[in-house]
Amino acid sequence: MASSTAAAAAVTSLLPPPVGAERPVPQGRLLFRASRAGSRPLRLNPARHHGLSPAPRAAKAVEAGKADPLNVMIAGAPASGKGTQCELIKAKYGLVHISAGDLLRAEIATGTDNGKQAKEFMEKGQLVPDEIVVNMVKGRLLQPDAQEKGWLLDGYPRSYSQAMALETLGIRPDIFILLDVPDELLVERVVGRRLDPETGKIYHLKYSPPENEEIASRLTQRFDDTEEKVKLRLQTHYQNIESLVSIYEDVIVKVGNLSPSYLERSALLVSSRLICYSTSCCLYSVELPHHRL
Ligand SMILES: Nc1ncnc2c1ncn2[C@@H]1O[C@H](COP(=O)(O)OP(=O)(O)O)[C@@H](O)[C@H]1O
Repeated sequence: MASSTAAAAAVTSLLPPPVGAERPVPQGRLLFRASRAGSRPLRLNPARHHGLSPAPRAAKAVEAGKADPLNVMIAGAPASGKGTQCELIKAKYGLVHISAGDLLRAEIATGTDNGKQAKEFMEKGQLVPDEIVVNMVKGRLLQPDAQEKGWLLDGYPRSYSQAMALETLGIRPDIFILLDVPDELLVERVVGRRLDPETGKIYHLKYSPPENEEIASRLTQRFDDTEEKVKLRLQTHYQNIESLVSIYEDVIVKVGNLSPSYLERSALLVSSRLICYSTSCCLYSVELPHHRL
């Protein structure tokens, strides 16, 4: 991407006007309707969000000139595209990517007591208890690299109590991105998802198949990526997400219906704005703090 302005111009010229959001203005400058004081909290109702989703409400502009590094939280159901979004956001902003699921899988891989306990819950599609997760994530967030560069927290918090554990330390995101994808797409994505353990690249047997037989033969599947388990994980997700939405109402941006074809170019971060795409070609942009630009 030659420059962020050029990227924005290219992007806006490719897409139809966003539905439910203000039209882009020339030179890639995009406007986003910020939340109003007293507006109702965003309610997540998966049944109503097929295709066109309403413009996200919150996405408060954070005051310019703030000295602290950028802090972003990203949430969404299994296979909603968090990993892909994280790669793009991380690459642009140099944030430290902290994935609660990856931290847990690392504990499992090294065979710690925490890992052994965590696996029992993960196999059932349930949340791992706070005693294990909260300190693990807090500890990682407070490490110098995350404090200096800013962090991108993926898959945490997933419950009211986990969010409050950070609130009590004064740890808040500048933006809380919530990806919202219909369940039937999620199940298909999870069941076909494969990992190349050598490169870390994620494939999908149908949407993003491996390039050759050699790669295909070494692909692995996550132990919890079965249809039965993903349904349980989805239930857990919906049970918990509402409470998070209310806590982060002032900084939340909801992105609907990301499809595989859009994932490659989603979450372009242009100028002072974070831009996400949905299958309906809606384009949402959120004003970011200026300090990390
Ligand atoms: N913040 C968290 N609190 C409790 N359990 C978690 C948390 N994050 C991840 N887990 C556990 O790890 C599993 C895998 O999480 P993750 O890798 O983020 O994948 P997904 O978002 O696809 O479920 C979850 O199903 C859950 O059991």
